[in-house]
Amino acid sequence: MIDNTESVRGSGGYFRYGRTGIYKTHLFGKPSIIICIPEMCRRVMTDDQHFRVGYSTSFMKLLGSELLASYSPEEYKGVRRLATAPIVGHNSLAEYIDGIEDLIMNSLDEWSSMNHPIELLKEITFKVMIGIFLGFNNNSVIAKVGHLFPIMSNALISLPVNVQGFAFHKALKPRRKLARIIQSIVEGRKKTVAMMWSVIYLTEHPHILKKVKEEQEEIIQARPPSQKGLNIREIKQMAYLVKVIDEIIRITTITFTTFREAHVDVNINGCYVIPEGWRLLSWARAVHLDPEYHPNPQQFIPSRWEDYNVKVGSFIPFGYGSRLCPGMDLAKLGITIFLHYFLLNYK
Ligand code: HEM
Repeated sequence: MIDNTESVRGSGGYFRYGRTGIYKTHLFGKPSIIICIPEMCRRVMTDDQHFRVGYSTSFMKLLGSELLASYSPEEYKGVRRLATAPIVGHNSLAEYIDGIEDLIMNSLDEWSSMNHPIELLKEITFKVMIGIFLGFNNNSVIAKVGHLFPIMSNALISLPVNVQGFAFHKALKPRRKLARIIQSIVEGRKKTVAMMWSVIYLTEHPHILKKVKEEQEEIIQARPPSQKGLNIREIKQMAYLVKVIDEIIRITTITFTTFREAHVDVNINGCYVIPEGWRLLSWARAVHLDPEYHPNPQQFIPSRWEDYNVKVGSFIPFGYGSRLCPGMDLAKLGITIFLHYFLLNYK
């Protein structure tokens, strides 16, 4: 049945503007299916009995296959609960507001005093992750492992060649040092990208920027004079900013796809048989930019999120099912705090 699908090369023009369907391709050295149908994306991301995570070999080896693939779905639930406890739930996150706030305010302060272009934002995310997992103000840890981070990032997208001189080989040692937090740090970089896009989209849409600023100013004005800094109650009041962030995340879709692999032949909806060993890519970017699910998908319209009934599986920036991004709320919290201070105090 798979033979009836269209073959495509790469992920360029076809998917950029959204197109419902499924497509056969050959990506990352394996026969793969690109899925641009919400119901099917949802099925693939929730059916842990038939599909397992299917990242590239370098990715699996460097992140530790034990983290990703070798547990049964049931065992993995427990492991994941333990590993992600520090970043899941409002109570846990409320504890980090002060730490994240300090980091963001200090960084913004420092950057504003520089008179040359800077690589905005990159290091904030790294410091936030180190702060959460190893303690805030932990400058000695940052000094010890900071330089290892670019080595790991490059290696994740390299060929898995364990020979001197190759990116993969260089990353094997750092991997041991960073093992516990590496995936979160790598994932956390996406938050940085989202922050950068927020600044760009808001600058390009002054009427939306004005509305966000007004909301933030109202929150500050209602605050008792004795209160210093943001608290979780205020963050929950930022109804318009939440919509702006969702819209930025939809339109940019930083994680453009998720990776699964069929470990037996699987029949989907009685229509397609996915052969064992094939990769399945739930192509979030195509779904998010498909006019069938998001009218005028290329336009930045935060107000679409007012009473917006999105079809199941058609808004999947953080994945779906048992592998749903555990950093989702933390990422949104970081972007919120950053935008709050950036928009109120800087140009
Ligand atoms: C805008 C920012 C982010 C985006 C768009 C994003 C997106 C995603 C997506 C789509 C997945 C699912 C992958 C899959 O189903 O295979 C995922 C998994 C994951 N994310 Fe994020 N993420 C972000 C930020 C973060 C942050 C800040 C952290 C850490 C604190 C984090 C930690 C993780 C981890 C550990 C996983 C693996 C979960 C598992 O396999 O069970 N992410 N992320």
